[in-house]
Amino acid sequence: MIVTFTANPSLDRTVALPGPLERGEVQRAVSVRQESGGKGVNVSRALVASGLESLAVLPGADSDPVLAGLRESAVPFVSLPIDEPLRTNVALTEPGGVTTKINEPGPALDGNQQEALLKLLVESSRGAGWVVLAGSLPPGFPADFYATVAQRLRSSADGAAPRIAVDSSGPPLAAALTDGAEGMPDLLKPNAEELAELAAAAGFPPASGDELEADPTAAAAAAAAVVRSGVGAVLATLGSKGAVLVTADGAWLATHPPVAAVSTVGAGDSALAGYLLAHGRGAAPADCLRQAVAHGAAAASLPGSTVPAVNQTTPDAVTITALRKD
Ligand SMILES: Nc1ncnc2c1ncn2[C@@H]1O[C@H](COP(=O)(O)OP(=O)(O)O)[C@@H](O)[C@H]1O
Ligand SMILES: O=P(O)(O)OC[C@H]1O[C@](O)(COP(=O)(O)O)[C@@H](O)[C@@H]1O
Repeated sequence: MIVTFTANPSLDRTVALPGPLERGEVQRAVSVRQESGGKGVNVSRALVASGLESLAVLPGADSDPVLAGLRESAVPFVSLPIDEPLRTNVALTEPGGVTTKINEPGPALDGNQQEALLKLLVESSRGAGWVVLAGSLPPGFPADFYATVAQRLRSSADGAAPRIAVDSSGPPLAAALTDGAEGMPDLLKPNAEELAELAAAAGFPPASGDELEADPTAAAAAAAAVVRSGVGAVLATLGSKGAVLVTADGAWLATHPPVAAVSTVGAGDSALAGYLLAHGRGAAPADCLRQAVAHGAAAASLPGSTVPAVNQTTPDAVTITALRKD
């Protein structure tokens, strides 16, 4: 069972434009769609779509459209009731898949609500194989919240502690790398930009996200610097260039033939779900990476925040190359 934690869920509203985004102009939308979103929510949606067991943990009023959407798509969840509505994130997609996103900050949660959410997560995670801590933190949260959650999950586990995956950005991602092993993630899922930030903090020579995305060998070296700081594995997604996986034992690149991208919203979350799905089947690291990229490519070819089921993915089309990581 895979538990996901989304402190800052969103109603994802995707507006399809008839042509390129024109700043400062009035444009008419071709179509609009809405889905329950947020990184952990998307991972749960993708796992459930493939018949896996997943539980999403999130805040939200019972009547909130994000929770209604989860009920409608039969995604199991537990929620901490809050008074404020959850946020709406807007994605503008252009023909060809170029996606512009505007993410709201989300409702602030006070210290008591944060503690209640943490307790709910710890209780819901008993016996879980993985806990995925994903997305931004709403206003009011300390940046090191994910490290605190990891420590609590490990110290309160009855038997084997769950593995912990983190997919975030900015200060909460940087603070997920802790001094003590108790708070360290087993898996990190940065995109190229996030990898650049993480690697710089781990002492890797400065490189931009664009540079790392264009050069998978450099991305693997950057991810290796992060692994040396104590993270179990880094799955770094590189947009249309695929993804690299670096563990203590090796480094691999996976690429998928080009797809007609429609909306890249949820591609990273789907990639993480693909990795976890294959991991749960006992696949070798390179095959977990293969399924991650197959899921990511399928998600990019689907509209809005739609996540693929495994039977919509093409892992056999993915090419795996072993890389040096130093
Ligand atoms: N334009 C694209 N064409 C094909 N696959 C894509 C495209 N964009 C994303 N992907 C797939 O989705 C995965 C995650 O995308 P990425 O943009 O790196 O993550 P994030 O959504 O977290 O920023 C990639 O590893 C790749 O498999
Ligand atoms: O919490 P953040 O960083 O604002 O991100 C939330 C947004 O990211 C998403 O989870 C999509 O993420 P990816 O495109 O990285 O897979 C959306 O569903 C959501 O609107």
